[in-house]
Amino acid sequence: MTSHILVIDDDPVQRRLLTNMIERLGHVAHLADNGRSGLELLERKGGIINVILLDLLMPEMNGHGFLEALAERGIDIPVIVQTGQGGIETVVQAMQAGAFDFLVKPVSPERLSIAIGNALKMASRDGRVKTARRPRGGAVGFDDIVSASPAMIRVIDLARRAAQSNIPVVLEGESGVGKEMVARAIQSASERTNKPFVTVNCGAIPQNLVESILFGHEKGAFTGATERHSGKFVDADGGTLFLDEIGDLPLEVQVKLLRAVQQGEIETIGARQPQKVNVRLISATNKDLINEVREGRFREDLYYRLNVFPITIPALRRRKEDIPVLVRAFVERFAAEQRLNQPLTLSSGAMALLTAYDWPGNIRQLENAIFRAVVLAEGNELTVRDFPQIATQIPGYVVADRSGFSWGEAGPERRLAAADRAVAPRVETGAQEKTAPREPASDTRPENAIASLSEGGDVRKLAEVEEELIRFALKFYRGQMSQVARKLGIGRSTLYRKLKDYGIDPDNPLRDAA
Ligand SMILES: Nc1ncnc2c1ncn2[C@@H]1O[C@H](COP(=O)(O)OP(=O)(O)OP(=O)(O)O)[C@@H](O)[C@H]1O
Repeated sequence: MTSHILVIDDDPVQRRLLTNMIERLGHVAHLADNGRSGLELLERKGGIINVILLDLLMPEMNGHGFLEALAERGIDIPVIVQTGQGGIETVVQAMQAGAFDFLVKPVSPERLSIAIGNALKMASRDGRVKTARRPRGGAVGFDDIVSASPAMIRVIDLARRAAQSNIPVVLEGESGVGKEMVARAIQSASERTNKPFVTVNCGAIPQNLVESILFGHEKGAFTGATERHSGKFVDADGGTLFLDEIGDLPLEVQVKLLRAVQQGEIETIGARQPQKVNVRLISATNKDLINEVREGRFREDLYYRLNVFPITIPALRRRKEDIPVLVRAFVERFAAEQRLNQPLTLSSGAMALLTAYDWPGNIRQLENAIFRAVVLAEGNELTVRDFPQIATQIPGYVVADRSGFSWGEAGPERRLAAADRAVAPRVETGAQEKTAPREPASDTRPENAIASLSEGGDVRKLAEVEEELIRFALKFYRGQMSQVARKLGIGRSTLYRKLKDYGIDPDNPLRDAA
């Protein structure tokens, strides 16, 4: 089927090369020389474009600016970014900003064909592309919050207690940790369960509109106020108002919010009388609010009013025990949503990879990574190969896609590995680091196995294998000594002794201690 691909690149030679490849694949290329003209073209022809191929370094509006503009406009066309060699950091940022895939220049026709094919496959499934987020609006209860870590169980326990009363709650945590989910669960478990749950993202509304959006305005209250508007407080009357990114609220609006919290009444812009409202407030922030108070950006009196019951939701990297249960829950959910004919499982190597990764975008990023993998899955088992963007970011993993390109911590490299022997998480010792990366011992070796035979074919020395395992565990658990000792089944003092014996630097397990 012919698809329409928008190429955004400032280099005319690159545009011509890509156009040739795209046309040879049977698609139609549309061209723009920077982000801004790309956006204009989308405004004119947006409906027909299926995939966007985006260069990151361009004058006027660069690739990142373009991705932001797409997100602001809610445009959901899959974007494949291109970058020069060594630009892996920039690619990582682009992936976090919502890009679907990436290509390293010079782009080969095979890689381009695979990336476009995957993007089209994603776009055609349910018409949903980049986001795996559940449509908002459905009831979310505590039972929907997947968790196994003691930290998260404490969060749920606190939140359940908060649900017993109308006490104002502040949920603190990085973006994507599940603050809104917990807020919704509190509402569902409270006596307001059948009442409205209204969300306002204070950081996403233009400053001059925040007051009117929260408290409403009368017709004619200011230029442009051609209709009466009720405001979110009134919309949430009887229910819960979820104020996301509360730290971004302008100081003038904070005064009005304080009054609403203290007196239970709001001042609609242009109204003569204040109006009584009955709203339960749950606020969320990814900033350190007390620091905002110290810096004079957040009112202290409001802080104490809102922060009666603070709950901190830790970042996913601080509660790794949650990763396997979340992964299984998402695989199951998306496999069911995609109506796959057979059950989908996950290899132990893939689980190790997903657990080792730090997930800067937290559960939202994990959810999206699994969604992407499930949609693109070809067999009935997800392996490390289904998470190339994650593997590139973990030292020690080398992933080859089906066209034979490999990705490792040093960036892309052409490898001779057969396509189906694509994944080789490398367990490196200090000595191996100085030599070329090792290939897996055999095609059948499990993805995260440690070799039992030496290159000469003899059984390896126990001490060597032990050293390798300790180095791997230190890297895997990011140097958390007590966890490493526990998982290896030895005491901390034994672990320290072994580190000394093997000359391992715990902060940098792949290097020898100085
Ligand atoms: N424990 C969990 N179990 C299952 N899904 C979860 C969990 N935590 C978060 N999610 C899912 O992760 C996504 C992000 O969660 P949510 O929107 O609640 O995060 P947030 O902290 O409010 O993010 P932001 O600050 O960016 O608004 C949602 O799709 C949510 O359903």
